[in-house]
Amino acid sequence: MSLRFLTCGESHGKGYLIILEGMPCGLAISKELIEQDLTRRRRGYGRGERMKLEKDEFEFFGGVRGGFTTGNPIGVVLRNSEWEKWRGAMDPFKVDKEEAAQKAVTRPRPGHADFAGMAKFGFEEARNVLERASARATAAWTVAGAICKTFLIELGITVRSAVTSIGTETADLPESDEKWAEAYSSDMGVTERNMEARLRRAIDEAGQSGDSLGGTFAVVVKNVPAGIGSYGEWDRRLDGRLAQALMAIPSAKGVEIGGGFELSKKPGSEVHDEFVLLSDQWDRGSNNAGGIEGGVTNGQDILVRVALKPIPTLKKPLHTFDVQTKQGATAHVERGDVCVVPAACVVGEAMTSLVLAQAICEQFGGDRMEDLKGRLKEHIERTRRMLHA
Ligand SMILES: Cc1cc2nc3c(=O)[nH]c(=O)nc-3n(C[C@H](O)[C@H](O)[C@H](O)COP(=O)(O)O)c2cc1C
Ligand SMILES: C=C(O[C@@H]1CC(C(=O)O)=C[C@@H](OP(=O)(O)O)[C@H]1O)C(=O)O
Repeated sequence: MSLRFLTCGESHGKGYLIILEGMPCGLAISKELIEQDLTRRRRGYGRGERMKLEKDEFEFFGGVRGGFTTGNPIGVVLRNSEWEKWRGAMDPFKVDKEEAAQKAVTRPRPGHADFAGMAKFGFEEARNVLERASARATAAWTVAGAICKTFLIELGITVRSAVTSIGTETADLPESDEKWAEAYSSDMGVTERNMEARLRRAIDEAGQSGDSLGGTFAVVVKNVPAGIGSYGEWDRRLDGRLAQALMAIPSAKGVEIGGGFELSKKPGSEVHDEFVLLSDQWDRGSNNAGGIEGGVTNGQDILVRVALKPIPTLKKPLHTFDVQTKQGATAHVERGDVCVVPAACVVGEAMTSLVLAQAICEQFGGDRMEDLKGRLKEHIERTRRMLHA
C-alpha cells in the first residue's frame, strides 16, 4: 500500500486534522518524538509572538492502539492555542460580521499567496487564502513526518537537519554524531555557540530595521540502504520526489541534492563518486551525488540542501495596492517572524522522512512491520554480497 497524508485546517481555525494512511501495523509510536519535533519546530531566535503562545497540543484520534499502529489510517488532531480569540471571525457557521471585517486583508502582501490566491478563487479579500497558505500547516506536516521518522528509526535510518546559513552568515554542516547532537539541541540549529551569537546578531539587525532574513539548511539521511526509489518513471525518481516535498515548504525557493549547483562548474572527473576498495568491500571515495543516482539511493548518505527566501510580512511594509479602493497602499502587516530557518529545517526533516517512508513502503511494504523489516533485511544482505570483493 502506498503511504499518503492529508491535512485540513486553518492557521487561526480550531486546528489541524492529520490523516496518515498506509503505515504498516506493529510500529511502536513515540508521542515524545512527535512532541520533541513540534518543540524544535517552534524554536529559533527571530520567531514571532505566536510561537510563545502556541502549545501544539495534539491527540491521537485513530490508527494507534496500546502504543502500536493497527494498520488503519492514523488520525491526529492538532489544536491551535488561540482558537477562542479567533472564533468570531473563523467559526464554520457563526461568523461575526464585524470581526470578519476587521480581519479582512485587502492589501495583498508581496511574497505571500494573498494576491495569487484571490485570483484563483475570485475572493474579494485574502483572509481565506492566508489562513490555508500559512506555514502554520507545517506543524501538522511535522506530526505526520515524526511518525514517518519513527518508522525510519525502526529500520535503522536517521534523518537529521542543520542550519547552514542565515542571510550572509554561514555555518558548517555537522561532521560527527556529537556535532549533530549540538545542532539538534541548538536554538539556531547550528553546532557552535559562537555561531549562534553571530546568527542572532544578524536577526536582531534585520528585525530592528523592520526587515526579514532567509537562509539555507541541509537534511542528511544516514544508513539508507542502496536501491530505494526508481529510475523507471519521472514521477517516481526519489530526487524529484524529495525536491517536490521540500520545495513545498513555505518560503523554500531552491533545493539541491549533493553538490547541487556547484557541480555544474566542475568537470566530470571531479564530480562522479568513484568506486574504491575498502578492505573487502567496494565503496565510494566521495559523495557528490548526495546519495542518489538516477533517482535511486546508492547507499551513501542522502544530502539535500534547501534555500529559503526571507519571509514576506515586513514590519516596514512593502508597496502594494488595495483591491477594494484600487489605490496604492502599504502591504497588510500581521504579527510575524523575522527569520524561520531553524524552524523550517525541522519541517525539512519531516518532509524528507515522509518521502523516504513512502518509497520504502512502496518497495518493501505490505501490512505488517515485521514482514517489511524481513524483506528489507534480505535486500540489504543481497546488496552487501554484490559489493563484497
Ligand atoms: C516555519 C515557517 C514560519 C513562517 N512564518 C512566517 C511569518 O511569520 N510571516 C510571513 O510573512 N511568512 C512566514 N513564512 C513564510 C510564508 O508562509 C511563505 O513565504 C508564504 O506562504 C508564500 O509561500 P512561498 O514563499 O513558498 O511562495 C513562514 C514559513 C515557515 C516555513
Ligand atoms: C503559526 C505559525 O507560523 C505562522 C506562519 C505565518 C505565515 O504567514 O506563514 C505567519 C505567522 O502567523 P501569525 O500571524 O498567526 O503569527 C506565523 O506565526 C507556526 O509556524 O506554527
